[in-house]
Amino acid sequence: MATIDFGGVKETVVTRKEFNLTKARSVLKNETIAVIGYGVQGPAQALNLKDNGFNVIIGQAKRFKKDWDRAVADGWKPGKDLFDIEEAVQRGTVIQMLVTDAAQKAIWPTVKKNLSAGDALYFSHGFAIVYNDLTKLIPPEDVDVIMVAPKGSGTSVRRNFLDGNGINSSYAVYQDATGKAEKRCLALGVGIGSGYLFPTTFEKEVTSDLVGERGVLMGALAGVMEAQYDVLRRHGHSPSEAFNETVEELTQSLIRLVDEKGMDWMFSNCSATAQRGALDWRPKFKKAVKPVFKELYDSVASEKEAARVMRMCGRQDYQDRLAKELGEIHNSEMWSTGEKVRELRPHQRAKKVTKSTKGVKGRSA
Ligand SMILES: NC(=O)c1ccc[n+]([C@@H]2O[C@H](COP(=O)([O-])OP(=O)(O)OC[C@H]3O[C@@H](n4cnc5c(N)ncnc54)[C@H](O)[C@@H]3O)[C@@H](O)[C@H]2O)c1
Ligand SMILES: CC(C)(O)[C@@H](O)C(=O)O
Ligand SMILES: [Mg+2]
Ligand SMILES: [Mg+2]
Repeated sequence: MATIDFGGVKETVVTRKEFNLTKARSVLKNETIAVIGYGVQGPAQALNLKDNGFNVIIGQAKRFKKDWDRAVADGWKPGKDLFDIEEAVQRGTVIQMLVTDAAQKAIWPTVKKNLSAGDALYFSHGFAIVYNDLTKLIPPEDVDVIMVAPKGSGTSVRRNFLDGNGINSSYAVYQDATGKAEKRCLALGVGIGSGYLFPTTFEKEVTSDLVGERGVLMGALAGVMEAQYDVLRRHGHSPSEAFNETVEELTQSLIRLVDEKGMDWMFSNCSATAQRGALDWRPKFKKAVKPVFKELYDSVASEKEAARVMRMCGRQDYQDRLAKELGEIHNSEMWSTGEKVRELRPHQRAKKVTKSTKGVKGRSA
């Protein structure tokens, strides 16, 4: 454990220095990790664990053909390391519950009857356990219940692993039946390629995660972009102009500067005119959206969001409804413009950086 000062608040986190891969391998050397579900997180965590030298098998319901076929295409062999859910749970000693949150309820009876004493039940979200009034997932007392929740899409969990980086994850122990739950949890966190791991509880994780994805990370991002694009278009600006001023400049330029050294660094690298205006408008936007974030937090804390997920995502026709909603976004003028704008990006080889082109204004790098 390392104690790190985060802006004046001290937190204890686990970095790869304190818990390295060799230690993780030794903790899990006699374990079989059954990854149940081959959707987004499933493939990423399973492949990272396998590449890191752990003993991994997949449990995937065959009737979800697309997911089963993807597992086969990724090299998992039916009958060898790819099974239906029941057999994978029987063979596994760590059971990674990576089906959709709404489906945890559907698979739980099968998982439960095939668990053995001393197994570890692993989640990447607090949802199934915290909302067990909805999911009916109540683990037996003789298994460990642990969580490693990557703070990013499974796609990035895999991509960042392959390019030598990681995705930070939170971790928590809900039930320690074996006395080894925390060690197993951290070993799995390191095994899936986490950057650093920060402690949380199942409850804190599910609340912050649901707020984050409905808020800045996805819902607010999409809504704010659409609002600005619409206003620009209504005032006669072309699609190119509206899209570039709303999305393309953010993804290709400014957010990269935020990523590199924070918000003030990005501001420092824009004109005095831009800085003045953005600093003046920042509090207005904050004031305008804060009530919406408060409403969102309350909706999560009161379980309304979880109940809606269970009600909607478990429906027979849900995939069709989802495809329709995403299709509307995809086919809108704004995002069709985005597609064309991306095609027009120059794809040239990286140029050698010389001193004069490297110089960015603002504070020294
Ligand atoms: N998507 C992400 O990148 C991400 C990030 C962090 C945490 N998580 C968490 O990881 C877990 C897995 O989420 P995901 O987004 O990877 O899921 P997903 O929607 O991509 O995948 C779902 C898997 O569930 C299976 N499935 C769906 N309904 C089923 C049913 N009724 N019976 C049996 N199998 C069924 C599918 O075949 C597929 O293998 C969730 O707890 C989620 O909150 C996801
Ligand atoms: C990738 C996210 C948004 O962080 C995750 O929470 C999810 O539910 O997919
Ligand atoms: Mg989430
Ligand atoms: Mg998340």
